Amino acid sequence: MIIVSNIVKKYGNKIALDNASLEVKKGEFVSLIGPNGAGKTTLIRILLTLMKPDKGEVQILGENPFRNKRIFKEIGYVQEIPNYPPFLTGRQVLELSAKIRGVDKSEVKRVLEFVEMENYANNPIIKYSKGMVQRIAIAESLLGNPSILIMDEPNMGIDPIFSLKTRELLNKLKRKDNVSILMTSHELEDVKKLSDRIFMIYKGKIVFTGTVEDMVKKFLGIQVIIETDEIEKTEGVLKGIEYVKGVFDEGNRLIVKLDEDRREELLRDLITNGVKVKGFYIDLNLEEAYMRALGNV
Ligand SMILES: Nc1ncnc2c1ncn2[C@@H]1O[C@H](COP(=O)(O)OP(=O)(O)OP(=O)(O)O)[C@@H](O)[C@H]1O
Repeated sequence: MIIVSNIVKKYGNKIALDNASLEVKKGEFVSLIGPNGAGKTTLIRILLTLMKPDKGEVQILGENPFRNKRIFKEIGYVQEIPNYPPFLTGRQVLELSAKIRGVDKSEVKRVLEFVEMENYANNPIIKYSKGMVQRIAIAESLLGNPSILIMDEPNMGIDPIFSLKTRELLNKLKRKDNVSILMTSHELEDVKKLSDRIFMIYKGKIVFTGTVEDMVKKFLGIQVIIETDEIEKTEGVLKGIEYVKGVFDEGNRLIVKLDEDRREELLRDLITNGVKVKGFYIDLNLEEAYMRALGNV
């Protein structure tokens, strides 16, 4: 749905994108992560044809967006901090946007329902919290039912409760399997819960591509969390297993480091040795993996 191939973009002498490539497949939720100044916004601006790359190509729905502007009917965009006229109501913002896009007015009702803002639609934007403004921005991006959504930091600066609401909404969007989503975010909790795949960008280069699990495995190795009421006994058993590389006691659970993915064997070994395992799952600590990844590049 989106293919970015070997994009180079410089601002004067400063290289913002250095041979960056990325792909979002049909129905996929892809997150683009990276520290401030890594090149995320530049890449999004290029996708939206707001600036031209110095080198490389972009394809959206099989078309070059710089040549075929019609494909923009199929793209919804959520900008980082939407700046709506404060005295317009949420409904008016959407009605205006629908008119500009040539989308039927009935769409306004549909998208307001989708983001659960019908009850606030007649209040002016100035009365909204940041989270509510963001929901209007998501509603706006959904006008006309686009098959591609590009979202720049949709959850930035929102308090935890509204942030949860936005995440619920993003999850609802993810379940629409005909929609392909590209999201930039610093909110790794969202990235972890939502992404089918992650692209990590650093100094304009894509330095990692893969699932959340791939990223954690690559930069942290395999860590398994074991929950049991028999911590001491379990530690004793783990000491005798040669492929266990480390055990961290966290009080009511153990974190076990393996140097390769031998989770099934580990569970079997624990049970054979009489350990009553209450919980057994992979530790997907994306924050730590991300920090490690930054240290490695
Ligand atoms: N208009 C501009 N003129 C000059 N340099 C720019 C311009 N826009 C961005 N840059 C530089 O290009 C690099 C990439 O910036 P970009 O905004 O794409 O990063 P980002 O990953 O989106 O950062 P953030 O997470 O802070 O939004 C940075 O070094 C930035 O300083």
